Amino acid sequence: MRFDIIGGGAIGLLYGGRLALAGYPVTIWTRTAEQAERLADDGIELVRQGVIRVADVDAFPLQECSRKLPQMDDSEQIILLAVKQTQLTAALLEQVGKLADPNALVIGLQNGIGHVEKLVQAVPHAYVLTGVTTEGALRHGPRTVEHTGEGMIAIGDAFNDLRQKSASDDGLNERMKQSEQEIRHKMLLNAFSLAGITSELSKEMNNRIFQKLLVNAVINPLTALFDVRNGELPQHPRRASLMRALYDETFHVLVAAGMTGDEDRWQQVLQVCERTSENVSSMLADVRAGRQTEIEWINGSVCRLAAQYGLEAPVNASVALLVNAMK
Ligand SMILES: NC(=O)C1=CN([C@@H]2O[C@H](COP(=O)(O)OP(=O)(O)OC[C@H]3O[C@@H](n4cnc5c(N)ncnc54)[C@H](OP(=O)(O)O)[C@@H]3O)[C@@H](O)[C@H]2O)C=CC1
Ligand SMILES: CC(C)(CO)C(=O)C(=O)O
Repeated sequence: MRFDIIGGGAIGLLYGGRLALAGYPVTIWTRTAEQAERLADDGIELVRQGVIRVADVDAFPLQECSRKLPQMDDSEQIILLAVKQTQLTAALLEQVGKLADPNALVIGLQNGIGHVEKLVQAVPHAYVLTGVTTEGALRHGPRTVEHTGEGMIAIGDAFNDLRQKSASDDGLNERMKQSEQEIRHKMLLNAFSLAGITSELSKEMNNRIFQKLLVNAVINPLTALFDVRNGELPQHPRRASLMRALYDETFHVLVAAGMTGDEDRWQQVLQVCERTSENVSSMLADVRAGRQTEIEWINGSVCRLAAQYGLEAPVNASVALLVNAMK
């Protein structure tokens, strides 16, 4: 099993570094040639509670993916797509299509909603899964990533309905035998386990995506607006009230859209703040770096779902306007 990781950002370096330390061949596909050179020369520097480990990886700029395919062998290719929703352009998706071997497993790790449909269209020859990760990661430089919050990854197939509707689907996903898929999934979980990454297979990925969307819809815009780390957000009483208002509205919309489960989701949002207390949320990291945020795919998606189900979402609409106005 070998891993091609697209995007040498916080999540890409975190997973790439941990898998490489476990002995798996890892290639990081970057946006810039400079970062690829740095990673290939010096490896990924993984920081966790002050302990530094260095992982050797291959690295190339993604534009060179058709020229520099890693040597073909018969090991399973796993592609982890670790770029932001904002970076999932037609050009990038075309490169993912070129990089993917027939039958590769391609896993989208994006927060929010929107990447699923694009990936299914872009790599019809591969088998697309979705991953929902609750790890906290912060990139400090071209090769350094800090693991700021222990989490897990749920992996599964969120695309059954889409694949059935997709005219371009050549039937590969349908043809793959159930048992074949199960073996590959188990191998993948085993690789994660050897790398110390907690993972599970889920048969209800749409629900997982909604549950993660709820967490991100509350934490990401408010940490970005108030410029605070995740752990600081609920400590301020008026900001905690705002969290609750955003939570209540989002919860209502997502339940209407099909989110299920009896867990106390408000407590889960608070637990994520606590568990990733030192994390700069990915949206705050974008705002600080002057980059476009994923607000349209997070709170924007909640607004679109609300409209679809005949509901109002004024709090989501307001935070989306405010975060958009920060750039
Ligand atoms: N950070 C976190 O703690 C968490 C993040 N997530 C989600 O994971 C996803 C990734 O987030 P995160 O790692 O934080 O984001 P980052 O911004 O840290 O990383 C994205 C990376 O993608 C690279 N990239 C952009 N365009 C291309 C391209 N055309 N080709 C190759 N690489 C490209 C960027 O390169 P460059 O830097 O050169 O622009 C950057 O290194 C997001 O959807 C996020 O919401 C989920 C859970 C937690
Ligand atoms: C879970 C959380 C909020 C961790 O920071 C995250 O997913 C993000 O930053 O995007």
